[in-house]
Amino acid sequence: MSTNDGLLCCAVNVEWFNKQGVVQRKVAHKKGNLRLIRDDQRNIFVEISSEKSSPLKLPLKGISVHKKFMNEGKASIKFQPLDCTLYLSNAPPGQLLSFLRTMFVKMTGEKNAPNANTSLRTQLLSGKTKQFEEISPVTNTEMDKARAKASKGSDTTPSPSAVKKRKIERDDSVKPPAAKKLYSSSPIPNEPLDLEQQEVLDACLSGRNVFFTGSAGTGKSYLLKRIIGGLPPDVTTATASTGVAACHIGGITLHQFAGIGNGEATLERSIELASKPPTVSIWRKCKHLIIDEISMVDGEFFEKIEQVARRVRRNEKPFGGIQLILCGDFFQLPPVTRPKIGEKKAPLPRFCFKTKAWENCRLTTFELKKVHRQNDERFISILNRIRTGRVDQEVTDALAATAKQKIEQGDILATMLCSHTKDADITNETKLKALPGEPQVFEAQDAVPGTSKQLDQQTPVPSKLELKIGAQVMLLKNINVVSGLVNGARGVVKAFRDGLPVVQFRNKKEYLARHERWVIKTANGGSLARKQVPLKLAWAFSIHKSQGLTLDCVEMSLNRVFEAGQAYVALSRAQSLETLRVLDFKPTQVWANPDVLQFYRNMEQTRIVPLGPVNRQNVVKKDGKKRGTLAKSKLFEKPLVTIS
Ligand SMILES: Nc1ncnc2c1ncn2[C@@H]1O[C@H](COP(=O)(O)OP(=O)(O)OP(=O)(O)O)[C@@H](O)[C@H]1O
Ligand SMILES: [Mg+2]
Repeated sequence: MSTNDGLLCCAVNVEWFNKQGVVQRKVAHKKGNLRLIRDDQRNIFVEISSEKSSPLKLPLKGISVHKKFMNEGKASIKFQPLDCTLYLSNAPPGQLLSFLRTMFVKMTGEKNAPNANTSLRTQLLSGKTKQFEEISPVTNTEMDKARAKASKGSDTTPSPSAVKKRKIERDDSVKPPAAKKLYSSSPIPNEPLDLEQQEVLDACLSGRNVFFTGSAGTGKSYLLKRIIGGLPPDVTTATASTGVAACHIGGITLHQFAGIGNGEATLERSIELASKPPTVSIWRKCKHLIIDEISMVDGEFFEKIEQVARRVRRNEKPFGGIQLILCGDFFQLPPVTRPKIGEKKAPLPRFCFKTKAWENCRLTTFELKKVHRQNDERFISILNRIRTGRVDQEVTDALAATAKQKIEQGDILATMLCSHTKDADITNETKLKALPGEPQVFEAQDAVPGTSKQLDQQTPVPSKLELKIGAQVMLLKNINVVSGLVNGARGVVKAFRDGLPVVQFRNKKEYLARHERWVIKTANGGSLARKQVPLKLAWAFSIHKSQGLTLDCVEMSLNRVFEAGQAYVALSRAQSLETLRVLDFKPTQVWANPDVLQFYRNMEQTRIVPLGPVNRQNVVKKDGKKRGTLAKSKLFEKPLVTIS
């Protein structure tokens, strides 16, 4: 935990009520600073200050915290003895979580502090001038103590009076220390970032335009969630090129955000479309635009939205002055192109990095090197060679040797990755049909009628799921990370209990799949929800749908791959050579796009360097030019095999 966890900057409102519940006094700061401090009696206060007013200190005693919308940057703290409530909004969700956690941890510790029971009145009457100091960072011991207390609080069966009280409160209000949500299952990952990831996060939070890349499994999407958690939600838009990738980071597709249809209209028409409400206000409000899986964004579309942004925002800076945070690996899947009206063949994809708009954005570029998905250095090295199309004898031998290996455990089969979506669908249908009995059908419950198509595209869960005993399935949500019930874990349906499927996973854990909820954002700031059992058939997937996934046991035939990077995406889903089976491997199935190779070569040579304070990892070369983290990569040491 960093020393800044007791600080928070966000919109602040404080309201004092009279006995009738009518607001008596109000304080509002659009940009308020909150600080956790303690006095010489060891009482904890939250101090609220802004540029314009003198600081206000509220003692953290007799409080209840409402944190249901913490992930949207909102929370409130009710100070019962003072009849006042502090409302926080537009807070970077990650910082808000850390702030509240620090507050709870420190308050948990204070229960036993020597002066904790001295009444406020006694202290006020003591006549001494108070000394305040900033709260110290949370120690591991304090954290463990608070965590233990929080989990104890929620595991025990509540007494009838507690249940009654809970009913009265009815919302998500909590009193410390029952703050389990703050220590577990947050959608914002809280494992420590590695140094490279931290450097990217710092650059993003300092307001630069950033592009960060890295091979599969270097934690790009993981880091992106942290970046999103560090930015004020009201002015941040998280997008991705595909619906599934957008859902993964809790965002919307870039097309939805842009509001210019499929992007094929002329520039003038696109500007017209984007100038209509509510799109226009969305464009004007946005200060930070995040795009994941940037490799699949079509260059023409990227260029168009850059121009639209300038015109709609009436600001001639690149992207109308919006901070851009782009993430992806151009060695993975390229943009999907469709034939234009009247033409048979789809045009060749044009990558964003080839556009003038990309150049104008003056992106600070980073390449993450540490792979988190795989541990085996040999496999990582093989994958890195495949990424750049370098298939030497060692790579061929290693992959060919997997063809006959048994990777299945028990009844759980490997998932077959197919180059064509149709093949994957047919495989799943045929295998399900071949199982005895009638299928059990699970229909998704969509909150808003008529949104099923959009939810199909943007969530990983199907609207209609047919299952039988013996069906191979994949889990689509993190249910319990410690027990291995994570997104991407695969299992087999063993039974149906109370009308719900019981799934056994590779680690032998059994799980009764109850309905879960997926929420996607809509372009105008609303949301759509779907409830469904968190499973999908997993005998086979298309390689395109597997982008971004980690698979524990995977099989593939790469005979019919048709895109540069397709074989790399498929192979890099595996966690190890031991859990991978490649049928009929041939070196010709692997190639890198020459434009991409050139782009990464240039990137090596002309790294764009941060402008602000020198980062830890920056080094100054002999020629006086600074470089980012990645001094010299080994990517291009050997001759490259490219087949275009
Ligand atoms: N700092 C970290 N600490 C622990 N685990 C991490 C860290 N960074 C990433 N991971 C884990 O590594 C795995 C791969 O991460 P992620 O999916 O974000 O990679 P990626 O670069 O987006 O890959 P792809 O290019 O295939 O989409 C995930 O299981 C993630 O939880
Ligand atoms: Mg990813």
